[in-house]
Amino acid sequence: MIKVIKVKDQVEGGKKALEIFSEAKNNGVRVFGLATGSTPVTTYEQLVKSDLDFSNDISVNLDEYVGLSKDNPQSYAYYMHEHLFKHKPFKHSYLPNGMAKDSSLECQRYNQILEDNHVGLQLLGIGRNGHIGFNEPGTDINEKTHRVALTPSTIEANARFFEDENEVPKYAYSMGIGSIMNADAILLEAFGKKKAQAVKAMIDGEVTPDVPASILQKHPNVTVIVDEEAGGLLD
Ligand SMILES: N[C@@H]1[C@@H](O)[C@H](O)[C@@H](COP(=O)(O)O)O[C@@H]1O
Repeated sequence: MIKVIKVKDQVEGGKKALEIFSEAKNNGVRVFGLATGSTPVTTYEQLVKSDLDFSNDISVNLDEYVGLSKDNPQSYAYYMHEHLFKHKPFKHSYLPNGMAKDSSLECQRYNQILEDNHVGLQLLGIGRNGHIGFNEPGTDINEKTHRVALTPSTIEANARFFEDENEVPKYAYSMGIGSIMNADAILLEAFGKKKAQAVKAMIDGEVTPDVPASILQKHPNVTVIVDEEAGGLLD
């Protein structure tokens, strides 16, 4: 079941998300699945300003670029440190290791982490083509952590964070849709006009691997926060 919360803009969205994080903590959630990109920035701002204490909690991130180390400013590890962890440290924060030598061992390691740390609340953004994490259209819905070849549209969308499109990594490690669906609760945020089609397809479209986020219709506890633009095509 997908519950939709419409907000005015991304700042209001961050405030709503803070309420959901607070409630989860009050309900005993101790493992938080976290996401990167421009979407959750206001959520992390709100978490940082809040009095929530994560120092006894665990975070597990969705994905990381292959080939970027954690001190590369474009890596998701760096992003998480800057936006959240340096202000609000967790007891342990896990991300896939973009520099791992053996990708299948890295996926196994991450799957074990997810087994040992069952995610209570998973935060998600959504790609313009409906991807979640880096699960591009066509991904097997049962997949666990895997190494993904990014689609040209995702590479292009992410190029804005890099000086040159050629520097955008072509591969990433990502929790699979199966791993994401394992979370007890999911909070997906989408802001801006560019997300409107994907949001419509996720909520009102058929459940299909062509729109990976549409599988969330089958999850028992999903909340979607949209601003006026991203929710603009919803009934
Ligand atoms: N792997 C990330 C996703 O986790 C994110 O949801 C998506 C949208 O990014 P943004 O929030 O910047 O629009 O981009 C990337 O592909």
